[in-house]
Amino acid sequence: MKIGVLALQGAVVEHVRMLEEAGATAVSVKKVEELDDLDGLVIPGGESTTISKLMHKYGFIEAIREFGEAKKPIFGTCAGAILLANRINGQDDFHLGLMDIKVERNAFGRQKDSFEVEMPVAGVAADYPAVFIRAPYVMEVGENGQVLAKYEEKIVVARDGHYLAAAFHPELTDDIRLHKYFLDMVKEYHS
Ligand SMILES: NC(=O)CC[C@H](N)C(=O)O
Repeated sequence: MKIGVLALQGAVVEHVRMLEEAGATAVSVKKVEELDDLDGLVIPGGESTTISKLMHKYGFIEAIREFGEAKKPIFGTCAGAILLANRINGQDDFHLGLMDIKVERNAFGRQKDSFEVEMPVAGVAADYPAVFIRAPYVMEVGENGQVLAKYEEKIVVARDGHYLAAAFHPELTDDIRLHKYFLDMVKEYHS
């Protein structure tokens, strides 16, 4: 199982380390050609507008759309979830538009810009430590969407077939259970 972590900006090495701990071969991806032999992709947190600009500049928008349309699993965390979404509240456009979710950016208020909380994530853990940093949330999932976790009534982990989105930063803890869940998704779609 070979998983790439999009390495244009954000918490890349942490994802690589956790994917390896969870049992995969993980590489950072800086060029579109590097997507070719991957079974799955992680799009990390950072600043979605910055990552999007770099994705356009280096040809990743088209390349990742093809990757997703070939049913290869993609896991977007924080800004990565915004990049995957096909609807962004208050905006007419989207970035990749692959995952059927509507997201709102910077959704947890100023005083709560960053915080950590333990929460149940369905199919993953009863006590997952979630680190939120200027996090978005998922306002709606599409008809095939699954809600895996909510915090304060807001959806913070969602799945849509082979796409997984988390509003928080699973790479900033030592808990590899969400990365393991993603690897199971990759196995499921691997043929
Ligand atoms: N930690 C993050 O990835 C923050 C996301 C950022 N606020 C955005 O809108 O892109």
